[in-house]
Amino acid sequence: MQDNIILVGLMGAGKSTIGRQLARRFNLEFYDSDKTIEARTGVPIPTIFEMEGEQGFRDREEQVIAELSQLRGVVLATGGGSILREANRAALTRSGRVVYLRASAEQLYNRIHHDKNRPLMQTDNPLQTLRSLLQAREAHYLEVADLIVPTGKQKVAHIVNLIAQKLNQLQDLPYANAQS
Ligand SMILES: Nc1ncnc2c1ncn2[C@@H]1O[C@H](COP(=O)(O)OP(=O)(O)O)[C@@H](O)[C@H]1O
Ligand SMILES: O=C(O)C1=C[C@@H](OP(=O)(O)O)[C@@H](O)[C@H](O)C1
Ligand SMILES: [Mg+2]
Repeated sequence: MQDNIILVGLMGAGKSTIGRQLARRFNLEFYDSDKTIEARTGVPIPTIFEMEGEQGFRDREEQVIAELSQLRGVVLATGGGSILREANRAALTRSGRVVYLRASAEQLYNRIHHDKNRPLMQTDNPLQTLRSLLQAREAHYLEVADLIVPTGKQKVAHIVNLIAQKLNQLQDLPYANAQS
């Protein structure tokens, strides 16, 4: 059964922002795996990285994604690294239509370089880090994607409209009544 909308893509692609709006558009509940992890631990993501390292964070992320993937009728914004684990890729593709929000490293850098809430960006050369992450992850994003949507230059409202339109074109989805 595939009635969820899952957003994947690198940091800054707009998963959290667009996911919230898509949920409103389709009258679905919105979940963000990072927000669920923060709510459960009671601390922000950077603190989890400090205290437990990236592996500790990834273990929590896998647990949360396994649970959220079981819900029905939701939009799920994932963390950018969630697709690194095979178990997450399998859970996400079973759970719903996966939308890859795609942008270049340069575009993402311009959006998020000032934001201190992404521990993986706290390097001497965040642009280079984004390039490396994109190179390492792109194949996984493409592997899980039902739909690929460029988000580097477009406005949020336009991206939301485009995703709604494309999802409505896919068969066997209960989205036909979405308001635009
Ligand atoms: N299409 C867009 N155009 C301009 N800014 C955007 C767009 N999408 C998201 N943003 C901004 O980029 C930043 C990262 O967005 P966010 O939704 O947190 O991305 P993600 O969850 O993929 O890391 C936020 O400041 C957000 O307002
Ligand atoms: O790309 C990554 O590995 C990460 C992306 C972040 O989420 P966003 O993609 O929503 O920024 C968050 O899960 C964590 O900082 C790790
Ligand atoms: Mg996010």
